[in-house]
Amino acid sequence: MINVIKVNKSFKNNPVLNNITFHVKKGEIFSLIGPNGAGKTTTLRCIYDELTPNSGEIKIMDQHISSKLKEKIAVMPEDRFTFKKFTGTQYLKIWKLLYTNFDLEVFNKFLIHYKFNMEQTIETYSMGMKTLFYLALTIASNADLLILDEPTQNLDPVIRYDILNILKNYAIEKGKTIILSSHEIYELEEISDSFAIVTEGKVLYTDTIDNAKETHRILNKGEKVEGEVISSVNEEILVKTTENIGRYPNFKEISIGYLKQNKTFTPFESTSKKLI
Ligand SMILES: Nc1ncnc2c1ncn2[C@@H]1O[C@H](COP(=O)(O)OP(=O)(O)OP(=O)(O)O)[C@@H](O)[C@H]1O
Repeated sequence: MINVIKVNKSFKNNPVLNNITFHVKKGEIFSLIGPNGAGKTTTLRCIYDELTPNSGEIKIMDQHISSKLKEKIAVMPEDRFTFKKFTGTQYLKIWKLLYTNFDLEVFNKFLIHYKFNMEQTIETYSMGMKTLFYLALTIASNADLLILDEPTQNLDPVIRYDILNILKNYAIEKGKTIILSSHEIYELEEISDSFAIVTEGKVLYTDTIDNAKETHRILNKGEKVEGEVISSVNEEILVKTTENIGRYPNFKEISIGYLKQNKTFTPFESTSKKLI
């Protein structure tokens, strides 16, 4: 569904994406995970053609992006709404025009359940309501591909749980594809099929969640290691191996293991290096 191949992107002379490569299959939920400033939003913006990569190739449904293709893609950008003075009703009107298969019945269910005030301007919605309203539009769009930048940001835990289930059903029942970025590694295991861990503009590791769990083990410090050591967190070591050692990790342990890679932030330790 999406092929991102060796994509590079710089802002002025500052390289932000460095040979980003991953593949998203049709009907799966694919998560981009990574620390602040890793390049997740920039990657998504390149995919939905808001930014042009300096080099590399992006294909969606085996095609380069075009106006025709964009009708099959619904995007929830990081900064949510462009026209802040528009009301909910005005946004709905635009989305119905943009997406010929817009499902008004689905949108109305969101409207009733979350009690959006459709006459209020978007800028006056609470942070969580903005995210929810945007999600209602994207899910009702019936688009073949949803691109969602931090879709659960600012949502309370109960609504977050509902939304994750709705997204899961959107992919499973309708056979649609979702790519999202998130910091919520605790909940990603529930809904994602595949993932890419991005740090400093590079893909550290991409895989299906099932295969990642199958090919890693957690060992206690001192145990004999057979395989590639990814990192050690507290008293445990994450190892890439299929040997019958240690125990299987959960997805949270894998992603934290890759993200930490022995880098710990210790602001109160004295250092001889003076930066400013
Ligand atoms: N328009 C721009 N001009 C200059 N630098 C930019 C621009 N957009 C993004 N960057 C830089 O690119 C890097 C990656 O930013 P990006 O928003 O993609 O990260 P992210 O992984 O989505 O982070 P977060 O999780 O904090 O949202 C950051 O260093 C950011 O400052």
